[in-house]
Amino acid sequence: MSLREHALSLFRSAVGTVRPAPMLKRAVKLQGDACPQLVVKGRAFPVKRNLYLVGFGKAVLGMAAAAEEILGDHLIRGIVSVPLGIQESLQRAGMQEMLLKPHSRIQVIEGAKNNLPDPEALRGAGAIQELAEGLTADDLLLVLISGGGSALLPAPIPPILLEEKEKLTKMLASRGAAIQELNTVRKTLSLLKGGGLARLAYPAQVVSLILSDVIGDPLDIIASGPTAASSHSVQDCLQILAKYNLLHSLPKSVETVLSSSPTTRTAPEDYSHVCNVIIGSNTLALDEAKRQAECLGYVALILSAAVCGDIGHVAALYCQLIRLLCLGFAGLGEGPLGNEVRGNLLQLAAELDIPGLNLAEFLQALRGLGPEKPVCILAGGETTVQLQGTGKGGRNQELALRVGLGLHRAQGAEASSPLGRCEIIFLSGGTDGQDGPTGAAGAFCSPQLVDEAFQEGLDAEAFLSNNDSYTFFSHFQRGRHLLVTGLTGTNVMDIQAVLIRPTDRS
Ligand SMILES: Nc1ncnc2c1ncn2[C@@H]1O[C@H](COP(=O)(O)OP(=O)(O)OP(=O)(O)O)[C@@H](O)[C@H]1O
Ligand SMILES: O=C(O)[C@H](O)CO
Repeated sequence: MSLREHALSLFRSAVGTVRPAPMLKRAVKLQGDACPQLVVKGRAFPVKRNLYLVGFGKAVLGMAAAAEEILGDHLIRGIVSVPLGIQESLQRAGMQEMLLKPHSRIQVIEGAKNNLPDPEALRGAGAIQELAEGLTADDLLLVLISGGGSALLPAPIPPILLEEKEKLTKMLASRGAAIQELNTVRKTLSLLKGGGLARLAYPAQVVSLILSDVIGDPLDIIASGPTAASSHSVQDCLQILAKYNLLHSLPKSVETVLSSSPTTRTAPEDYSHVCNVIIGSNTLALDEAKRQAECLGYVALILSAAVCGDIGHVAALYCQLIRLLCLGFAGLGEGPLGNEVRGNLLQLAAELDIPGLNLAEFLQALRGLGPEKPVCILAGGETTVQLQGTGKGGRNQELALRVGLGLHRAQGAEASSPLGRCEIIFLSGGTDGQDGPTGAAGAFCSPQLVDEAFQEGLDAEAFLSNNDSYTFFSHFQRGRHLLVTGLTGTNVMDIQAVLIRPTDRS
């Protein structure tokens, strides 16, 4: 098998492990005939045809289908709010297992076109609110949550109108607010976010199964934490609005809501009726890819599940890491060049400030690698692209193109570069199967990419400066380096893999 085939198989196994059905089946079990219990990650909840289900997010339809199969007749009724057109596109993609059966007890409401709240999503949120409010202490509410849940569960606090809230979140997003900031504001202005759904469902028991699409898996930020105690106050919201210069242009209704909320943190509310469980995350996907890489004979290491920050810096980090690995294979890792590259890496990591990354420790682990086995480095997260051009692309394809260009430059700059003595593949892909507004999930690159493209008359640098990575990869070798998976029905951000082996062993 080629390195490319290996990389593809690692990506597929990573995504496979966070697909709705296997994920649900791992997390939830119905046990016992006489006294049935729902067992969720070791905690048991008695059930007696008293189960209700609600869900919101891009991956929730498949989760609901898997949940209904597990729960059987114990499920009384459910409502899920999912993206517009998802049933048709899953149908077209032949992913029947992600669709509900014809006589399902779960009602599907599609809305939030282009990931923006709309009247249909508002209707879905209203129906979910009504279901939650009607529950009693004998009921159990299963809540399915995934990325995209914020837009699919809009419930602005009156008198705020949906359009006003949408305009505010759009403005925050366009001014560069991070998801943590965006969702802190959303929570403050919503009836259901920031723990609101869990409060309304009381006294019913609430069990939330969460697929994380946020770095660090923060319960109160993923889909704006409708079943998690919020760690933010109105004061935090005001600070964010001030930071993005929006305090003085707020609609009257938003001012009314903000001024009538307590500005200091109130006494923590009781969430003892709630059990929040992360059932899928980038970490889980990376762990599976690592297992698979080891089966394929690699020494596999996970760099981080929280790679974030400017895409140019992240690309530079991968290029330096690849240089260091090649120097190691050439027995030059401890020389002056090795020290220089390690210094560059530490500098880049300090600038990127990746949460929880101890790069010094990681570099120490690399030092212990022998030259006998091929190496696989895995990482995940979500980079940031500042769009400047008008081309078509996505974070992952752009990252692959940038890494390809960086490796090409490094090779050109060094006489007898150690890069030339290794076979190298870099892959970056979105686990949802769609990278930006393109038909691909991501792309592969190697140090030869730029030269080979040049022979076909394609100038990689020119495509990059127009953010046109998809057009580049579509033309280059007729799209052979594109990662095309189709929609996967799940989403735990992006995954990167670096695979390296010395050329003489290939
Ligand atoms: N031409 C382009 N080149 C590079 N990146 C792009 C381009 N156009 C859009 N993007 C990036 O694609 C991302 C939006 O794509 P997408 O809809 O996949 O969002 P997402 O953040 O991945 O959502 P989700 O969390 O649902 O996967 C943004 O990060 C945006 O900067
Ligand atoms: O829905 C949202 O808020 C984002 O996808 C983060 O979870």
